[in-house]
Amino acid sequence: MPDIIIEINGLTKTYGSKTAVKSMDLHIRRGEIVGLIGKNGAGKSTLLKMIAGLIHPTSGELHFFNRASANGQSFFERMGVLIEQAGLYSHYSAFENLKLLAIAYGLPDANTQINKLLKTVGLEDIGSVKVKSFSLGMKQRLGIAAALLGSPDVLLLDEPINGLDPQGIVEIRALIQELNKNGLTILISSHILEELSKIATQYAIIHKGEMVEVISADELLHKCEERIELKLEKAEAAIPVLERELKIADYKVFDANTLYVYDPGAEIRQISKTLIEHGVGIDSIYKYKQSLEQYFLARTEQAGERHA
Ligand SMILES: Nc1ncnc2c1ncn2[C@@H]1O[C@H](COP(=O)(O)OP(=O)(O)OP(=O)(O)O)[C@@H](O)[C@H]1O
Repeated sequence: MPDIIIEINGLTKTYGSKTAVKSMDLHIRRGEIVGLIGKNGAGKSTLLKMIAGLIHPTSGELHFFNRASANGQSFFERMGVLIEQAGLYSHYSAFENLKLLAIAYGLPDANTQINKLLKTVGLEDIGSVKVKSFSLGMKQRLGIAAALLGSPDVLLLDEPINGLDPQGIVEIRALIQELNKNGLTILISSHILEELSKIATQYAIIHKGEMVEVISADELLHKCEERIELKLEKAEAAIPVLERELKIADYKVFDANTLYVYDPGAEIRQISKTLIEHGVGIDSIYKYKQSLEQYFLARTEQAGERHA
């Protein structure tokens, strides 16, 4: 498969009788920002920890760069991880924290890289200040710098904007986009879709340990676009009228009685008049716009019904 950097097939993690992650599939392409979205307890951290090699899957397969996980040890070294809070020493400076980590990683001559990383995360002027005086946002940025030591290809971030103030959120978001522009593939989890919506190129919707849907940002935007919803006696009967008479090509038959029209030029009055003229019975017709949050809720509710 072209450009797949991580391939996850049937990944499962159980703790006793509790299944935290159930047979998940996810294929991540190089250069994507994948947003893992799910409520608290959905299984996001467990999935990230398995990808990071911090916990072992109960079953399933993880392939990195098209190599099986059995050979993947070196891959874990090419992955930067910030799960929960970074383990920082508050009585040491930002530079010293990174230096200690670099030594632990076997990178003794990392001073140049550390200075570059401090600049990348916007801490270059306060590299010598003790971490105990840092705000949460500054600590998160230092945590990201720590995850970037050793120049990984993939960065895993578990709820990196949790608890940050609006300014901190903007800074982390800008940093993530900048890192991605420079070629880094990023997996980022959140329970707030709106926060991911500004940066993710792909979404993986997780609910009660299951992968409900993997959808590109473009597809999601399309689904959340304004549309005209038609409740009809028979949706099929409207198709020739839409296509031939109204020249509408962008529509979708949702079920036997429901049809969505996405065409931005389409007008309710014109559609209803033309359908009636051609003998198509209309029960209702209205404009509808779904927010990202509504879409996410609808998908997880559907998944919840399947569980019930
Ligand atoms: N070590 C563990 N032992 C037992 N159960 C666990 C363990 N780790 C996670 N779980 C359970 O697995 C489920 C998924 O947890 P996980 O932390 O992956 O969810 P999450 O989506 O990251 O949510 P949150 O944002 O609240 O951390 C939860 O029900 C959690 O209680």
